[in-house]
Amino acid sequence: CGDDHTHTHTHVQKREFPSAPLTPPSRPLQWGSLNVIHTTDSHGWLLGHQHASFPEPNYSGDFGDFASFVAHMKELALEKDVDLLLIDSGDLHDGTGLSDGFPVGGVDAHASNGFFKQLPYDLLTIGNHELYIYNNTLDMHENFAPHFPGRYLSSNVNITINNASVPVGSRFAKFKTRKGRSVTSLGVLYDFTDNDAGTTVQFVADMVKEAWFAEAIKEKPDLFLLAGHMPVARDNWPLVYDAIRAVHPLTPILILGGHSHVRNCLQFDGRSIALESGRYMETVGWLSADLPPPNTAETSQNITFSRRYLDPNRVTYEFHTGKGNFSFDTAWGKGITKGLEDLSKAFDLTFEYGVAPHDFTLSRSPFPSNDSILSLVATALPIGLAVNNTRASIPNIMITNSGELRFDIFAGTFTKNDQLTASPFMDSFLFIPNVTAGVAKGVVEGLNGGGLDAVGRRAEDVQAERWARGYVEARYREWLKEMHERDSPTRRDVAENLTLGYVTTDTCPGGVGDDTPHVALPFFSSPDYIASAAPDVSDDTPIDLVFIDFIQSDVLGVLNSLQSETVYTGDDAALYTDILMSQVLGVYAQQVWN
Ligand SMILES: O=c1ccn([C@@H]2O[C@H](COP(=O)(O)O)[C@@H](O)[C@H]2O)c(=O)[nH]1
Repeated sequence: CGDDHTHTHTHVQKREFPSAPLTPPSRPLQWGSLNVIHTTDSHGWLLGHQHASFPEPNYSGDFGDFASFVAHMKELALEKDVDLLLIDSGDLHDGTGLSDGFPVGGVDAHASNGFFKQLPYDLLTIGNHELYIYNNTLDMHENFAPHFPGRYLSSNVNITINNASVPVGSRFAKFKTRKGRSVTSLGVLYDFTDNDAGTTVQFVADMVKEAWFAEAIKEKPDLFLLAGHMPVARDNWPLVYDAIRAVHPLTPILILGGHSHVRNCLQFDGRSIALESGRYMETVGWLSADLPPPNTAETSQNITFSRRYLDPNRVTYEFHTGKGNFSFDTAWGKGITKGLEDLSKAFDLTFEYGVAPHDFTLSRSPFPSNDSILSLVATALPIGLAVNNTRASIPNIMITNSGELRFDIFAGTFTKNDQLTASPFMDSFLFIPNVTAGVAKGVVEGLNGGGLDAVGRRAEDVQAERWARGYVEARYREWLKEMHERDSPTRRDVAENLTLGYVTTDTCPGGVGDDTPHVALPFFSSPDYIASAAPDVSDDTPIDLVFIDFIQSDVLGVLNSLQSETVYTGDDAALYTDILMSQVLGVYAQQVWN
């Protein structure tokens, strides 16, 4: 490389001269009189996506680069004399080593949230991943929300402290933009039911009937700006929209949604728009609106909106800010990058468990197959969970939900960070002893069952109940499948040298929403639950039924429907091992990939 020192190239060098050629955006952004930069479902992905296989380089910008982008965009907004707001729609927890690789005694995402605090967010809202563990919610209440006084919104989410139930952040916000526009904001979480004890989520239908809600929306602002960890389609935004429209038929409503990890945009009427900006810092959303100056009398004319889904990388950021590789960085952004790299070192995130022989993917390879991460996990569970386990010699079947697996594994070094991006949840393994093999073998089938499930509920009811508990993969996979089927026959053969990435369709105006053209990712469907290979024993042999605690109620339901000898309850399940789901792949790699 021409350097005179011995080193392996670090992330910083790679960022300055991207190791993979990146396609630039197709066209400049359309600015309005009010503009929004939107992030959602970032799940700790603040160091950017660092692997070389596509589509990863599309998303290689880190949070320091993002900070520099925001700084330059703010300068541009000043030059254009327009409003520019920065908004986040939640789910800062669970996803990478930066959020989940903390030492024993720490709190998930406490350190990575410190970098969010360095960005000038105008509005943020709470996600379901802030609520799975009480201490995480408490940390958001005590250490995060106060940093954004009045702007961290949890309109329908409370935490109980000393027997008093209080909003985690604030219920609503009223503020003025730099250009003097009056804004009323809410921060809404979808109807999530799997929140930890000591936290409460009020259903959206009930929230809109609250007296505080009526009072908050009573006065007419220049615009309603609603952030929410709630998908823009097929969810409850219409309840909020209708409640506002009943009082203010013409006031502009801008909605920034999240949760289903997709890129999407729709309009409820010509004076409203709802944008959702993907996941894992794979998308930065852009929304612009041509709003009249403050205090102008309302008309019924349609508002000109535009939206764009940006691939967060330095080529995108430089293109839209008119900067070059050497003029783009700000001292502030570089400081954030350095802080993230220091955190990665402190958490030992480059610790190597082994070398992955090839890529293992969630939806780009069939299940079962050699290249499927779900197949890998089905193999890894019996090996990983056998370590230091006195029950290992008893035949077993091990089951997990596929949602525990959150990301692909790429060929090459498999580090602590890779382990946590693939499988971030610190969920435990439980077991029920003496389940006969014949019954145990039917459990995964029952869990995945279509039509009527094993306890007689309709598939739609099962899906609705799982959705409420946070199961969102089905929606994201539907999106991938749809883009794959739509895109592949027509464009893949033409290809125009396009790289792999998201190919979005939505119903918002302004042409294609994706900022950078791509060819759609391959897609293969996979089951919601997976199991290790059944032991080679007769059906009446008693075996251990091992499963991840996150799916305990589902497993008990199916188990009780498959036999009538015992009515199993949570009391029949005991801890199988100290090894957590977030550790299994590392334990496996140490044994098999070394
Ligand atoms: O302990 C847990 C918590 C969550 N999951 C999975 O996560 C998704 C919800 O994640 P979103 O980012 O809100 O989409 C849920 O579907 C579960 O599959 C888990 O497995 N274990």
